[in-house]
Amino acid sequence: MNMQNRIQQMFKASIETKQKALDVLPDSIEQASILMVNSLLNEGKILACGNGGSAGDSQHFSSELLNRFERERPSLPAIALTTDSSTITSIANDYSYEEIFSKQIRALGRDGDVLLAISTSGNSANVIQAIHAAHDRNMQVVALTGRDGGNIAPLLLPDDVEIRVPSNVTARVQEVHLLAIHCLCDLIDNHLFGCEE
Ligand SMILES: O=C(CO)[C@@H](O)[C@H](O)[C@H](O)[C@H](O)COP(=O)(O)O
Ligand SMILES: [Zn+2]
Repeated sequence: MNMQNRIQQMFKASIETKQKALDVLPDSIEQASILMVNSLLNEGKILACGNGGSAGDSQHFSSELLNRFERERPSLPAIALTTDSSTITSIANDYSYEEIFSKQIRALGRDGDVLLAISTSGNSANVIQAIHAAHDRNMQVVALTGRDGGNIAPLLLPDDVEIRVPSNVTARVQEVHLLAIHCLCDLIDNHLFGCEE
């Protein structure tokens, strides 16, 4: 297969995954946005975590809240737990890689905060530990997952929200995660700062 064909195939696969996601995700994205808005209205904040591309997604989300998304508005409180290399390397070195997010959540998480937990497989051990820590802190969880939800899906409580992308391909799942993150930012801004077309 030549390179042009490969590119066309990837675009088509991404479009197909987004089309399938459109059939199944809008309700859970709306629920997740309501949960986040309620937290923000009650002085809560959103902590975000994930590995690799999902670490980037965590930072993408937190920067859109802390700085701006598509309009001028006050900064909103969010922290990506993926950025402090001194904290992350020392936790991984002294304890375990599994605890790099959970230890930060035990320090920073408060009752009423929200954890945005991102894992395409639903199986990353450090994201699973993060969810346990969030529950211990009385935080609600929004989980962005894929495949069959992995080991994360059965961990979630009734008040949590799973946004599970219907694909088994990590890259395709990530592409929809980013779209879901932009939907969440749009819905949060619309709810807090008024409707924009
Ligand atoms: O971006 C990619 C692949 O597209 C990778 O960096 C990927 O995020 C990493 O392999 C992650 O460690 C995968 O973790 P997870 O999504 O299964 O939790
Ligand atoms: Zn990637």
